[in-house]
Amino acid sequence: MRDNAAMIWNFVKMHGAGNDFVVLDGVRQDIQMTPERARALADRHFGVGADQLLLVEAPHHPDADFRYRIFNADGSEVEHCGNGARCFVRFVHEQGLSRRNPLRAEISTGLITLDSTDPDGVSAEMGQTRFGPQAVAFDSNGLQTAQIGNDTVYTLPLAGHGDAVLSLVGISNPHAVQVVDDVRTAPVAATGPIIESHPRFANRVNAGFMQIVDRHNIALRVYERGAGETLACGTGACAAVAAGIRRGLLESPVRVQTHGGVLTVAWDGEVLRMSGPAATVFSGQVDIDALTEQLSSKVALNR
Ligand SMILES: N[C@H](CCC[C@H](N)C(=O)O)C(=O)O
Repeated sequence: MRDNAAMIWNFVKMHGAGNDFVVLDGVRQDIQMTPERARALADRHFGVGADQLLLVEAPHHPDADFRYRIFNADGSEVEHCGNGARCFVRFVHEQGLSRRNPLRAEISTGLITLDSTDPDGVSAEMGQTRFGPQAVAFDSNGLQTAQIGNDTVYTLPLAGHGDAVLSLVGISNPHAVQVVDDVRTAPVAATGPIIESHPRFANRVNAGFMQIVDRHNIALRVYERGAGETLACGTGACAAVAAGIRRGLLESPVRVQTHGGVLTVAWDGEVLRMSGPAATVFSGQVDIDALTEQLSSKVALNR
């Protein structure tokens, strides 16, 4: 039985190039997020609907302005979200949580710097960029590898769907990026889920499908860990550009065309910067326990 005091959460619905979020102020509200509550908020029929939930909290790190937590639609808490970071800084300013710009946000692996004065919308220094199996908790044992430019790629058999030749990139969160001839015909729906949940990825992975248009332009689709294919993936754009530069196929800066809009990524081998849009759609309130209870009545009859 629920006690009488309903737990009402204020939220703002936002998106960055169509990658959409429910953003919650955990500074002025007592937000105790759980996987069940995240799934309920993200549900596009029983809840508000989103690819990810973003939670703004007071920082632990002395040099950070805020702590930035990210939950996928499946309820999993993850390390980073690039499109979300741009919405985060827009949210903090619009909600009057701080007027500071640039802002320093604490994520699970350290600090990122966000600047909302960028002419493209919002720019973010994306933190660490690492490469190879260790960067994405991948078991490469026994797999065929090859060297393309400065990148080592791994050939992953996909059980009846051919092989995927993968660059492995960590942008705090894990990415497996492959080059395809045409993103419009890339087997995202068929092979994205196989790669995302492949047992060789101990923590699952975001699966990127990148088409090289020219040395400064790509088109990109990403089947995201814990969310499925999204209209854009910020960390996925960063991972694809870094992989393309290491493979000798791209030069910084790179314009990344996604379903939902254009992101710009610059990488000098050290600092990775991304810029792009961040939009506020609407705000609202939810009775979070009622929402979570309703979702428990959802039954998947097609599996
Ligand atoms: N699905 C990602 C988190 C969201 C990343 C994406 N929405 C972005 O803009 O970077 C993961 O599980 O690592």
